[in-house]
Amino acid sequence: MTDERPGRATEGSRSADASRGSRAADASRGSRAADAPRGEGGRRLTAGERNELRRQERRAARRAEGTSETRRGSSAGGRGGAGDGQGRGRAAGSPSASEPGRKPRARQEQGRAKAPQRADAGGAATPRTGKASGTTRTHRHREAGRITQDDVYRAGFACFVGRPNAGKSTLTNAIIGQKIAITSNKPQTTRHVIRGIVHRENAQLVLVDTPGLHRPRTLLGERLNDLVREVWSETDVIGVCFPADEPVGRGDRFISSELAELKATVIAVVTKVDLVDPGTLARHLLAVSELYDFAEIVPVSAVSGHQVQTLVDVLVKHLPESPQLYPDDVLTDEPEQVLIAELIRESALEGVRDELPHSIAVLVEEMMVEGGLTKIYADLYVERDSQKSIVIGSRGVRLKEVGSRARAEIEQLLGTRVYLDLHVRVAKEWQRDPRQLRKLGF
Ligand SMILES: Nc1nc2c(ncn2[C@@H]2O[C@H](COP(=O)(O)OP(=O)(O)OP(=O)(O)O)[C@@H](O)[C@H]2O)c(=O)[nH]1
Repeated sequence: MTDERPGRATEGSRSADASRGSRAADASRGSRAADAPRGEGGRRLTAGERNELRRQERRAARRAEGTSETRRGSSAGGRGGAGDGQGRGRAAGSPSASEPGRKPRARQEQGRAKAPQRADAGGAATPRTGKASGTTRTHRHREAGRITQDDVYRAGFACFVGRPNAGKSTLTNAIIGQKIAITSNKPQTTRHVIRGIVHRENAQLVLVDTPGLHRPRTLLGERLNDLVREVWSETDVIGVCFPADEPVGRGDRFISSELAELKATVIAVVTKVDLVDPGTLARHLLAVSELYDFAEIVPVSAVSGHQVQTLVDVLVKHLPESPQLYPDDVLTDEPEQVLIAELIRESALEGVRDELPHSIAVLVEEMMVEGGLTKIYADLYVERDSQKSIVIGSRGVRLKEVGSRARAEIEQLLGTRVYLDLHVRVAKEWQRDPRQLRKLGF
């Protein structure tokens, strides 16, 4: 199934054997900031003030309950957690992405996700979390390498920050156990804030992958940096990533200097340790420790898996006590169409150089399910005609390769056969044009 028109490559599915990947939750998107409680005069509360508010909420909830244990019981579909009779609906109460009957799917706004709120004061569960607030579970809590008896359930947000190419997205995927963030060896691959959820018996860790902080050259760059700083101010734990195979540099010092104002717990994550020998790693750890008063420093390798679970333990340890934030089966709240557009972009980034990676953007225009086949119509944007020719390649060969690779990944994600129709369009200087940026979801 190919379309020979220039600028268009259609990838018809030939294999129906892709293993069924977990479907992404299709919760409506928006920033957590939008939901955060406000202080006097509508001022957004600092992380410290929010933590204090949460503590007060929890105390109030416990008082309202009388005893924390009275509400413990098995909720429908839960893991023996506290039931509140409100069901364990999807985050933000939106329909499941895997629900049948979502066809045809109109283009979705590729904006930011609304994260679930924590419980309201007084113990009432918000519909978004679907969990009772103030409920406490007794379970074994792994802490600092030892198993302790603990009676708290921890849930909260952690984010990885760091300069471009530090390995943040690869680490996010390794922790979540599924590809939710695309990766490449090109700096500034990540353009969205992507949330992945780790479920543990005693905790729920919402990992937020952010774009790399960099010196902006375009309006897009400025917006991405703003996004990073917004996430920093809203998370409970910040993991600053330092690639072990590169010396600590000006960018790292700059990022570390910005952390002083934040109330979140800040830890250092030394990434890609598989690439260096023990001596280099030791020197690197020392250099990192001199940058900032990090709560902990964790060396990891997302590729070999070295210390990845230890890192999760450390992140969880610093989360606040809180009810569960997302239902058990949700791995990400990224809308399916955004994940698909990202997989296409990742495929298009392969083999391109110089400025071209930055100029590529992808928008899924339409998706429809026909029997066991998902039809996807997507536009791949570049900034100049010359870039269009490069992306399409001689006789459309390159674009077909982009489509084939992306289709295989999308089939993995959706668990259905996929028909992918890719169209290359020119949006002149879109990285500098507010209108085009809005259209492309930034
Ligand atoms: N050997 C090795 N390579 C890694 C590891 N983690 C990431 N990489 C590679 O480093 C490159 C950058 O990784 P990303 O995860 O895309 O980096 P990022 O920090 O998300 O980059 P931006 O999107 O630019 O912010 C990719 O080529 C990865 O394959 C690791 O633990 N070991």
